[in-house]
Amino acid sequence: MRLSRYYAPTLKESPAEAEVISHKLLLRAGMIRKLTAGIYTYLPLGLRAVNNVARIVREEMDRAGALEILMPAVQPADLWKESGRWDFYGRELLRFVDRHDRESCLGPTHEEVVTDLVRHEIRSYRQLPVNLYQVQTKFRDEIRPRFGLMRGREFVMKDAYSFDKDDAGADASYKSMFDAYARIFTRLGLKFRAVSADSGAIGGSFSHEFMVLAETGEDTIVACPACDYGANLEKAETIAPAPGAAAPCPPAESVPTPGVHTVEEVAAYLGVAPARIVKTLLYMADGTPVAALVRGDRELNEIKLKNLLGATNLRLATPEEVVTLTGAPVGFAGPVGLSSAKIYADQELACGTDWIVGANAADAHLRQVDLARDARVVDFVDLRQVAPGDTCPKCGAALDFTKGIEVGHVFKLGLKYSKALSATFLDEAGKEQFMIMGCYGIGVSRIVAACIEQNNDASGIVFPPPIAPFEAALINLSPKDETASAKADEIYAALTKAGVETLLDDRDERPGVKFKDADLIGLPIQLTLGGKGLARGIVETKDRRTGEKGELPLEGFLEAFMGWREQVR
Ligand SMILES: O=C(C[C@@H]1CCCCN1)Cn1cnc2cc(Cl)c(F)cc2c1=O
Ligand SMILES: [Mg+2]
Repeated sequence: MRLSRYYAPTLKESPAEAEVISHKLLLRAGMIRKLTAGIYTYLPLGLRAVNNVARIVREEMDRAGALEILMPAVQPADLWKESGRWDFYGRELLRFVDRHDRESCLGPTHEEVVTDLVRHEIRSYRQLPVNLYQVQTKFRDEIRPRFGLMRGREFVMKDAYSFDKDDAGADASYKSMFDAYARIFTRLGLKFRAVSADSGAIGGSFSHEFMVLAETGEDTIVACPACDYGANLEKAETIAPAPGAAAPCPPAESVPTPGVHTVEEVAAYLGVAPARIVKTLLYMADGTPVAALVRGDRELNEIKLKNLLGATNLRLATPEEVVTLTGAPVGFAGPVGLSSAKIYADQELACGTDWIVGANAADAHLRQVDLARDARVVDFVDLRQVAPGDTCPKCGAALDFTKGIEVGHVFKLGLKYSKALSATFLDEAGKEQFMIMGCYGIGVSRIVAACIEQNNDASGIVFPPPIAPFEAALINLSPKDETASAKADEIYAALTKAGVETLLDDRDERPGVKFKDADLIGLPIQLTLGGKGLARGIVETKDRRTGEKGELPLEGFLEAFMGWREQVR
């Protein structure tokens, strides 16, 4: 491709709205342009990168035996009403009525559509398992789209759905997809980690997220440096402390804490460590008051509480609700004598006594509290967020915390959609059974952004070769010189013929502009043909990742190049 006839409008500065590096560089390298909030046009360079990702995804999905289909973007509300999700999702689901006043939505995902397809087509166990996938544009009306392709409202997803006749089959499908994802992210040249994840509202029994490791990732993941354990912080489980010898504890007694609310303030006022204080957090779970207790120096993991309660909506109680529930202002809530809410405590509080808790009275706390003795705790369970210093539940090593960008998510869905939509088949005994489903997503467009988050430097993007829009930039420094241009065309033709996708910078621009653009766009290989080099019969080379420079002879160029290229790929 000749840059003089291409469309890659590079920018010197990144627009103010771009906050993360991938958003800045996608705009500056002329790869995307915003149409409206969270919605982008992929320019030629950007689309080539997206298509490179999609090609590798398709190859591995096909290799895993999945079959590619293409489902519609427009979906009838009826299917979402059958699955019960029409009323579950809020304004993130973009709804509209068509000319016949039929309620519809723009597909954010396709569980209903694919299950509807299969329930009409598959009737026998002999037709199972089947795994159908698509690469398609999704729409989710994010309230605050940001970070360019990382969190857009319209994005390209590969979504796959597996249907099995029994649980063993469903587990095999899950593993097949899990392994295919590991191959995909490896082939894409990304540093990634699969972590155990919360399945969220989609339901199902378990799931894993594939995270590209990058400091700007929105997710926090907990990873063990010594074994393969990894979990999204939302899901990471803690280990119950060994039950210490429960020292007998005198009866609880009230202690004045005038106007002292927070854990830090109470700890300082009473001259104790925050870890001696119990935090009592009041929530409304689908309208039912619940009190969650965690040690003062810990954070409650709301996902764990929500999953424990099986709640759909979980929110902190308002200050007014706290006063109603505890009879005290915010900051003095405690479990002793609290009858207006069910009480769950983190397992760390099961052992040990002599805790300090809010007294459910203004300006007072209780000390010498033995929770099992003094409070009606429904259960002591794993409720807290994993914290630095916690050890690996599998091998005991100290856990690392890193940030990740979710680029894939695989779910063992189970029967949720096949039951809701009566997707059944006749088993070997002729008995009607529900198909067991799995669903598997990859953020194809998000991967381009995540790749840039993980591969950039001060000069711009440093593309991993598998995703790079082109493999080589061929820079002709003397486009007005007949000889140089003829030589450049010759090299370009030879590279193209050898299958090396090359972007020839034949623009009538100063060398500095050409080098800056080449570094910004970040193709893995830079080849420069200039006056001096030409005279010496060489082409200058640069490995964009290492910055290492070299020379290749013009005589026998292609052979020399193919040898050198191997070290860059
Ligand atoms: O999409 C999934 C699960 C998997 C992910 C892999 C591919 C198949 N689906 C979860 N999810 C996320 N956001 C959503 C947003 C809206 Cl507005 C919605 F209506 C539904 C969903 C929704 O279901
Ligand atoms: Mg996910």
